Amino acid sequence: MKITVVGAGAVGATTADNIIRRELAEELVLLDIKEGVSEGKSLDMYQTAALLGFNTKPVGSTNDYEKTKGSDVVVITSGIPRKPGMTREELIGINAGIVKSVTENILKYSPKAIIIVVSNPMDTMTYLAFKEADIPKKRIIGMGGALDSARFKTYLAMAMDVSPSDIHGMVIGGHGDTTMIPLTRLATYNGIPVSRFLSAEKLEQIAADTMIGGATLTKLIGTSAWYAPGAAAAMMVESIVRNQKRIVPCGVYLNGEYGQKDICMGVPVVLGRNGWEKIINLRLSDAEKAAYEKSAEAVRAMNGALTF
Ligand SMILES: NC(=O)c1ccc[n+]([C@@H]2O[C@H](COP(=O)([O-])OP(=O)(O)OC[C@H]3O[C@@H](n4cnc5c(N)ncnc54)[C@H](O)[C@@H]3O)[C@@H](O)[C@H]2O)c1
Ligand SMILES: O=C(O)C[C@H](O)C(=O)O
Repeated sequence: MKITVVGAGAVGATTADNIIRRELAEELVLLDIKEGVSEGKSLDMYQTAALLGFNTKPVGSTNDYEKTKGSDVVVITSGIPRKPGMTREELIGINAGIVKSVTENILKYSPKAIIIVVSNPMDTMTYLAFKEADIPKKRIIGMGGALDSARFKTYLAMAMDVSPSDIHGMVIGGHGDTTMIPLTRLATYNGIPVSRFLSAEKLEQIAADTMIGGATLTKLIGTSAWYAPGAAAAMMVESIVRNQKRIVPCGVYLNGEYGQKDICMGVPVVLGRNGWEKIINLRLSDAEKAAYEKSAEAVRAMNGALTF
């Protein structure tokens, strides 16, 4: 198994670190355009192998795609992050060009790769990669819902003073401050509805906090987050390479599912060795359906800004 992470910045390096520590491949290639950075970070990470005891080898590459040849899974994190006060959508001007060229270069050397798109605005970047790649839709997957769901579960766990790993819940829809849909109605504490433990007002607050989870961290840090994003991307890679068939909300190309066509947006999918293998069709309430429709309108408007 060979995995490539494009972009050796905060999210890319954290994703790579999570992947090698969990030995998800024999080789992990980290590629960036900045001279020497991916080589330096790879060497630094490899020096943790003697301390932590893993055998995956990280290899750095300054924009040399030959080194990525034959990758099974590629995670695209290249692109600029937002600064406090910005929306993810404002990144489209620069990131669209980056994601387009990276997708082309990756597929030249790894035509069979499963591609996970992280760069923002993620739903639109996933759609762009899908249109550019011209590969089966099951091999293009946007990372957003995995992270948003982790934030949702964490906020619920904090409010209930319980372990986040005992909380189950999903966030679907777009990966934007106003387009996310935390599915509070379906969230549970080990199978028990969270509404048994928290008031309706508290649950509404948690859903609102989840939606602006990325903006909150950007304000605190001065740039966007990377620990949970890197862990979320690595969790998706793990479900794919180990064929775990985990259900994860991911940005995928919809062709009628959830009432949407020709758009990439967050829905729960089964992640396995072939990419996203199946969309799970949730029975949404009328309010949730309306929220999904509204979210799709916003994502579609953003896609309209793309020039192919
Ligand atoms: N989908 C999500 O949930 C999620 C979560 C966090 C961050 N992000 C997004 O991920 C992206 C990266 O965030 P970050 O914090 O790692 O930023 P960063 O600035 O730390 O790293 C980005 C890296 O991309 C590299 N890069 C730029 N153009 C490139 C190219 N053509 N080829 C290869 N590498 C290139 C840069 O040199 C830099 O090292 C941003 O767009 C951010 O908004 C998405
Ligand atoms: O908030 C951002 O801009 C980065 C990312 O999408 C996140 O949710 O952390």
